Amino acid sequence: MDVMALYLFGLWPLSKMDALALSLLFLLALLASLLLASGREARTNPPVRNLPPGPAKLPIIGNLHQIRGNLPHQSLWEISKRYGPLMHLKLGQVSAVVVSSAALAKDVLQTFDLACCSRPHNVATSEFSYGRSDIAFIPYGDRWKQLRKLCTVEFFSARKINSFTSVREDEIAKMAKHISSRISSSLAIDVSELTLCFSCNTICRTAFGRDIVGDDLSVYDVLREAQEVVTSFFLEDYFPLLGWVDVATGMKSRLRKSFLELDGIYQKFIDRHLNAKTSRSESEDDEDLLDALLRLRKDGQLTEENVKGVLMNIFIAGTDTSSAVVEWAMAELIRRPELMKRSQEEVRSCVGRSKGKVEESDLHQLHYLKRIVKETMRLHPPAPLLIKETMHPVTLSNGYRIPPKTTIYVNSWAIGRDRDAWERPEVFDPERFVNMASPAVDSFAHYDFKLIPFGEGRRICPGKNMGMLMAEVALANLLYSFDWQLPPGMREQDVSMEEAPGVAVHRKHALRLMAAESEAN
Ligand code: HEM
Repeated sequence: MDVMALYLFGLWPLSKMDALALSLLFLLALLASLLLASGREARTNPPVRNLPPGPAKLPIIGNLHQIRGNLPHQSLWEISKRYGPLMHLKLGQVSAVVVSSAALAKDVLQTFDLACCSRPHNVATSEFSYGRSDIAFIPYGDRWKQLRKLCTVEFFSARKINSFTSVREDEIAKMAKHISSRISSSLAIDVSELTLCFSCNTICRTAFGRDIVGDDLSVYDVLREAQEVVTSFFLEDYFPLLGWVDVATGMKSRLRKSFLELDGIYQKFIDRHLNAKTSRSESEDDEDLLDALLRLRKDGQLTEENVKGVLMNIFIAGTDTSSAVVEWAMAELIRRPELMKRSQEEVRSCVGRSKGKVEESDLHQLHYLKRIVKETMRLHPPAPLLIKETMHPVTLSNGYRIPPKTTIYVNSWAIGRDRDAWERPEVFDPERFVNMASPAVDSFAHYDFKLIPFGEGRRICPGKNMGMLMAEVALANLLYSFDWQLPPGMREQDVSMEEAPGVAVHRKHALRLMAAESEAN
């Protein structure tokens, strides 16, 4: 009906009869395309034996009608409660398998990682990644290996991460200054916006050599629109022959517009780099990521699309994820003042009152804070669905078969809330990690795939260490320097924990809190 409404709206200047006739034509074309698509599919995809179980499939649309709302991880979790931790769905013409247990996640991400580590095609991510010329959405293969290796050396290595400590410290200081200015004017602080601003500026300065403050167009608005578009419904994703409907409804032009806005931002960063005649760009030691990418483009190792595709990955995957962790952690702590107090006591006593700020070198002592970050990522993984595509047929350890070209959704959000994996999973309890054997406090690899906020295997997040560092140091400083309260008249139980759709899942309602300078300052 939505499609029809939009379509009719577009025909407004026509007479009623003309509009009706055209709409009928549109419906007939839609029906014909659907029948053609399902006929072609029946011929090319013979039934597969021993597929995982799943809900009954309707003709043509399969299970599409069961994915309700715009938070698919929640919708899939609800369905999996009835059909089990491994289920097969038919989403239009796409064959999909949903994994919602730690044991089966281990199959997909470790035992059969090589067969399961490609990515499915998707209309929006394909556009945003310059036709899959990036690291995150490119299918598995030599080009992915080359890009990932390059970026690991140029940006994600421990040496590179350490070389940008001063940038992170500077951005933390700016954040603290902003909070102090709000305190003096007795205004509530938008913690959601503040943390996004911190991570956006930090990532842009480390990757592209400058922050985004002072740019003429609102980068946050562009980012927000891109987030919305990327999680919107494109019919072509489920019925490849129906791309024309996305054109007719205006979805494709919205996507193009959003892509061009993002492209404008990357182009500006590139132009500034090419124009800047600083000595920085001449020494490889001081290069930021963009310097390195441009050098490799000049050498012919990368194309322009590769450069921009990687910029997109860093800009979108890097800025939004760590800020989501800090935002959710603060929301959980404000609802549990005793946990907030304990964490503040830890950070203030370990760092000492005279120092005035938490440095990255202090983090290794902050065991309780690290548990809070892990517990936050258990309940609120910023990227709740790991999306893969099989390259070869796979028989999982429970005997079920997954054919090639199947989309796999590993639901890390559901695994974090699984009663078989966690005691009282609905309770935010950082202490649960004290009793879980983990040789390294920082490692996620020792929780038997029960905690996989960064994924695992070949496609594990390459920004894991950088993301953790940014989240921990930002949270530690917020807790060290300030005391936090809810705005007057608001109670702990009033703090909504609803999620908003996006590449990274943020809070639906911005977190607004009152701050006071702590005595540590
Ligand atoms: C708390 C912060 C972060 C979280 C929770 C997170 C989570 C994830 C997840 C779940 C994936 C998919 C893994 C899979 O498919 O198995 C991923 C991939 C990726 N992430 Fe992150 N991420 C974070 C920070 C970052 C940062 C800071 C960057 C870059 C600056 C980054 C860049 C990427 C890239 C490029 C990929 C694609 C990897 C590939 O397909 O080979 N991430 N991330």
